[in-house]
Amino acid sequence: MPAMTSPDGPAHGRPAYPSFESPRSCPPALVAAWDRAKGRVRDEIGEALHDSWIANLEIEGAGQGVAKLTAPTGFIAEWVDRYYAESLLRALRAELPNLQRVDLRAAPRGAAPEASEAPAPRREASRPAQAAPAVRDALASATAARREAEPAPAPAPRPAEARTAATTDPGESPSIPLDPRFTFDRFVVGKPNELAHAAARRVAEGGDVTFNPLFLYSASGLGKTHLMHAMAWRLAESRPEAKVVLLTAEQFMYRFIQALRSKDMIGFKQIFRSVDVLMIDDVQFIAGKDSTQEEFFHTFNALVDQGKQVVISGDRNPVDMEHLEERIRSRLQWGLVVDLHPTDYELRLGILQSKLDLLQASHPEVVIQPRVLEFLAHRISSNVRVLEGALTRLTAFASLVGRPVDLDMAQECLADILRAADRKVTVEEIQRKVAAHYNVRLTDLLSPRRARVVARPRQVAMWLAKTLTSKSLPDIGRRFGGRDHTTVIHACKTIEKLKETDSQMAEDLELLRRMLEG
Ligand SMILES: Nc1ncnc2c1ncn2[C@@H]1O[C@H](COP(=O)(O)OP(=O)(O)OP(=O)(O)O)[C@@H](O)[C@H]1O
Repeated sequence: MPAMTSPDGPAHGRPAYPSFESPRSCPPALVAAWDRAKGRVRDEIGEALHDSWIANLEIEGAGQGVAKLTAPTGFIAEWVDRYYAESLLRALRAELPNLQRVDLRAAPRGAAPEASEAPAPRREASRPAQAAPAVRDALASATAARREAEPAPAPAPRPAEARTAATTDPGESPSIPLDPRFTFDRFVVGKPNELAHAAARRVAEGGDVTFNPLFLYSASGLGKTHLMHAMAWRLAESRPEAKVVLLTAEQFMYRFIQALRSKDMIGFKQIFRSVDVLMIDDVQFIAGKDSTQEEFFHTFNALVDQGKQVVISGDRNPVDMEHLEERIRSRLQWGLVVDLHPTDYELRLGILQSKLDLLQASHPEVVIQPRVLEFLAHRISSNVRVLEGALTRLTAFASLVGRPVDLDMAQECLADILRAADRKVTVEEIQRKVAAHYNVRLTDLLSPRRARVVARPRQVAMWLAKTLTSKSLPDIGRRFGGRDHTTVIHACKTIEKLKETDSQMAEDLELLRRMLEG
């Protein structure tokens, strides 16, 4: 098991970062450094593995050459220690140059962040964390078996590696690499997504342009990007001569800015206006970005006028994209607008089964009892990405322990994911917590009062509602004493700015977020 220790031996002098005791007082600068370190680990190991193992680790403090991290469960602490210790140390040392060691422990079970934190027994990096009983037993026998049979199991596919494998046009094209996992074959169809799937297939099979543009929308993690990639893969077969460009709206914007900087707008227009199929993912990103919107509008019109296919995805119906220019909004509705509905139980179970079958093709040792899949399909209903993350973790666990994963093990192993899935933050809860935190009355928070002592907490609460719930801006406005959505936008912008410039505000927001998310 890798010990999280610097190869350079102990450093001398004071650490170049603040030390502190509890997560509550974790300075925003350290939290930001930790976020950047996690970003580095994500680049190294890929998004899926990062989301399964690293994303939920929290930094508690740093000082004396040691960074203290907590994992939501003992199993995660054990796994991270075994497989990602060196990556973590490397990534953190880029932020904290004097760092010698990472100290990882399991967070105390069931401890809410706002409760006073009695420090849990700290583990040495080289000793296993305290796992819950079913997991601990399984790990104990696995550890014994592993002594005889290193190397360790291969946990899950690494999308970051896979992604480099294929691209529609690696030359001049601005297209992003296509993800080999995102094909029609691997897209499970059920009632909630059958229309979107059928429309995507129709466009990708070639032939006459029927829906132009095709606009796909849904909440996060329901398969829009998967469908866009699947279309690009299929178009490469059905119309190999066609120039297909798929990129995110953010990448479109960066290309546009680059072209402006290098004074090469002609080159930019030539590239984007000569494509046969243009696919833009996450179009909501350019809403409110005036010149990018403008350029997007012209590109869009030029292509549609030439009879070229345009496919766009977004997080909501174009009608509801408040910051998108009116003329763009209405043009986006000219073709077919189709949404992917939230998944139902059958679809979730189908997706889990299909992903597990795929994994078992390369890892036949992975056995997960069918009841476990049913349990997951029941409990995790919001986002397929979260469901996949749970399965990735379970398959890693199954391949480590070498025996079928049953319900007990699954529940312990996924305790944090299940807790988060159960937890739905409400606007009312946010209002109550914010009022208590700033010591103002709830009725004042919802009243027309504009005095700063009330107005600022109100803005904080609006920002939290926008960040932590899926409520629309008008809905949030209504819940704050019938305010207009422009007031909510103004509040969010103000708090975003303060978050960058006012460390007390950044700390308040972080604390409130932790309290609310549990
Ligand atoms: N019907 C499905 N069949 C198989 N996999 C699916 C399905 N729906 C979603 N997924 C998987 O869920 C994960 C998230 O999907 P995807 O990235 O396409 O979501 P999205 O709607 O684009 O999310 P976001 O809005 O956050 O970008 C992907 O790994 C994808 O393969």
